[in-house]
Amino acid sequence: MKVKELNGGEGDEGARIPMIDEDEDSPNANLISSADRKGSAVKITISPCQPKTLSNLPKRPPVDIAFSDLTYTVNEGRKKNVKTILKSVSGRLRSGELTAIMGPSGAGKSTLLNILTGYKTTGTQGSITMNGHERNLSQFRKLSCYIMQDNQLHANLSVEEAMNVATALKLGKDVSRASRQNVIQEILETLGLQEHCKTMTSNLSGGQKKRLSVALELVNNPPIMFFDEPTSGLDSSSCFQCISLLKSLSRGGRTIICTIHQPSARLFEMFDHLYTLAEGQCVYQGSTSQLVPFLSTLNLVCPSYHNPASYLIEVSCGEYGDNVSTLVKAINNGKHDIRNGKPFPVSEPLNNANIKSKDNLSNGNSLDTNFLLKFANNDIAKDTPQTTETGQVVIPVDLTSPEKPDNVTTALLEQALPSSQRRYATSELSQFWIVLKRTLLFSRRDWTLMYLRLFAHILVGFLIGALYYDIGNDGAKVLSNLGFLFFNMLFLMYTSMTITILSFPLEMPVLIKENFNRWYSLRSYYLAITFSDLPFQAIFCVIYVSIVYYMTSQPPEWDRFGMFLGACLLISFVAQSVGLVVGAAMNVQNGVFLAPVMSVPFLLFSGFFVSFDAIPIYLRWITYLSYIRYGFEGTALATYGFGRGKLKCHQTYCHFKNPETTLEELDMLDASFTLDIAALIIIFFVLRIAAFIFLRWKLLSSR
Ligand SMILES: Nc1ncnc2c1ncn2[C@@H]1O[C@H](COP(=O)(O)OP(=O)(O)OP(=O)(O)O)[C@@H](O)[C@H]1O
Repeated sequence: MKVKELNGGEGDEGARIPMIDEDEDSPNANLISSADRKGSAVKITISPCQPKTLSNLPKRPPVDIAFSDLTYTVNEGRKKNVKTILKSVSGRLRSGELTAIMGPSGAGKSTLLNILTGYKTTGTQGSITMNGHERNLSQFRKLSCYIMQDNQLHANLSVEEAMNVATALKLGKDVSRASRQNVIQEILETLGLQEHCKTMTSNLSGGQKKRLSVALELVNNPPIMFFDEPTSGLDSSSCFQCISLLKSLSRGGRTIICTIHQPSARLFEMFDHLYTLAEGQCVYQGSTSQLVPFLSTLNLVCPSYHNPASYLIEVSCGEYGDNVSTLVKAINNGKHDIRNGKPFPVSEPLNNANIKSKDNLSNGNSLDTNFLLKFANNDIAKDTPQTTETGQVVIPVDLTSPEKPDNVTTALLEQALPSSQRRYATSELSQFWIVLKRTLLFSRRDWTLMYLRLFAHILVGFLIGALYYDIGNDGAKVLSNLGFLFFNMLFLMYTSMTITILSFPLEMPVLIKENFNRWYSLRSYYLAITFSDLPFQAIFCVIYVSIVYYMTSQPPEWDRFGMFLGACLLISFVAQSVGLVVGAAMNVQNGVFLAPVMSVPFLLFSGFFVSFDAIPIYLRWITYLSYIRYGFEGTALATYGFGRGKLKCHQTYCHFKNPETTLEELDMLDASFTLDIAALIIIFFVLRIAAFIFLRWKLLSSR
């Protein structure tokens, strides 16, 4: 069996951690073998080969997390009925261990993970500590990362490009370019992605995507890593690889926590620590090997050759009677740890800022101290379930076993953080620049966003040019020409709006993940996407307007062309902003339906169908909001205003031969082109600000 090992990158600790093999299909992937429980001991055999180190990663301290009496409630329905999802659970997650949060569907696994990560903060009561001190959420977020279920990767980037962006954003300018490259090389080699560094992320296999998600977060070496269902959607071999990778990471001193539905027996044995929930309460906390003996003390005998994980889930689901309350009592809702019989410290509520030492914490729910003492003195046989004087069941383990000393202080944590109190590793300007370059790269590679749009503008340009060919200077075809002006508005509005409604919501999951993991601020991201699409939209609009303006024989004067183009450009920018507002506020389905429907009043009140004077007074305010009106008026003024001479007339009588007559008919004699442009610019800024506010709200409400 060929197994690679690498140094965990934890500086002096020098923990050697196994590395997964590069090729998923390789037989070498089976680096860990042999499974059994009870009789034949489970052995994870790792033999060193090709040692590698993650020496270039920033040094981070190990972090233990403890939570106590954690309760999570939500208000449901119109009557705001309070629903309690987590019921005063406690637990402890240690550094250097791979912890699985397991439980039946709906037990509260994701909820617990979301609270531990800091993703959910409202509706939570209880205490969460880091190395024995009250958790400072801001500090915690700098030390942790959350890898969500559906990878959330940008499809249009190669592995190497994605890593470059992650290192640029997460390591910042303090780290030289060469060092950043070393970090990338190291991580890619370590996670077996070096061979695929030029592969687009969309072409990676499920397991490789999962590894890339880990690689991206590993660049700043967070000591705490949370994974939501890391094995979902993977085949058994990839599941194994994925859990092996997590185990490797934990062996480097990191605290690795993941939720998992129902692992196979082989996967189950790889976890160091199991935390099981049922009905929002803790039914087991301890090592995987002690689960079966623990259950047997409660007369829950796991049949031979039955997967203990499945058995525990079955018990939790009530398949063997109502045992949940018995289990919750035995484990004291997570206050007891089957591994060492140690009681958990009781901490102050979350909002209590007092920092206190673990040593001072009370043991209100402690296990019998005599029992622990006896056990420590080897008076009790190891691995034999015992009942304490207080009636609690404990399966003792060797307290003298090499367990990480609990001596890590917050001073160490502070040392590990960047000296400044900045939220992000890079300045907002750098974030803006990096995200802008990345977005421009996506746009260049996105067929729909780029080539289809370009093709549509050219095709429709020629079609309209052919349909309204040479009518611009014909006094007999002024009404058709006005139809052409209105159609321009319609076309530019829909093309810019729909593409944003369709593409922007797809970005949301990646934005949520990257923003939560402190890659960049929402402001930098928003500015970058605002600036990235404007040039493309402008180019498409210029191409379209040039074609139709020339083919339809509008006035051949540069200043009129400039005014016409200016109004068209602003219409497409405003419509794009409408798309952004809709995309930020709602999902694709609702947006695709609502945005065109909401545009109908603006089209009706544009001045093309009904002149201003004919609109009932109580409805006139809508015309002031109609950006189409300003665009239409702007192009009409550019075409017929500013003292344009009489048009050609090939018929006996042309009513609209004099352009002033046209403007009079449209109620535009007193209209001002400057005001139209100013109104469009104001609407543009208002919509952009509204889109930002919606986006912010969406990010917060998604938690
Ligand atoms: N915002 C909410 N409003 C109402 N109920 C909620 C809310 N969030 C979660 N719940 C409920 O809380 C319970 C736990 O949900 P959670 O997603 O944590 O379960 P889970 O153990 O992760 O389940 P699964 O394994 O199926 O994903 C479920 O019954 C769910 O319906």
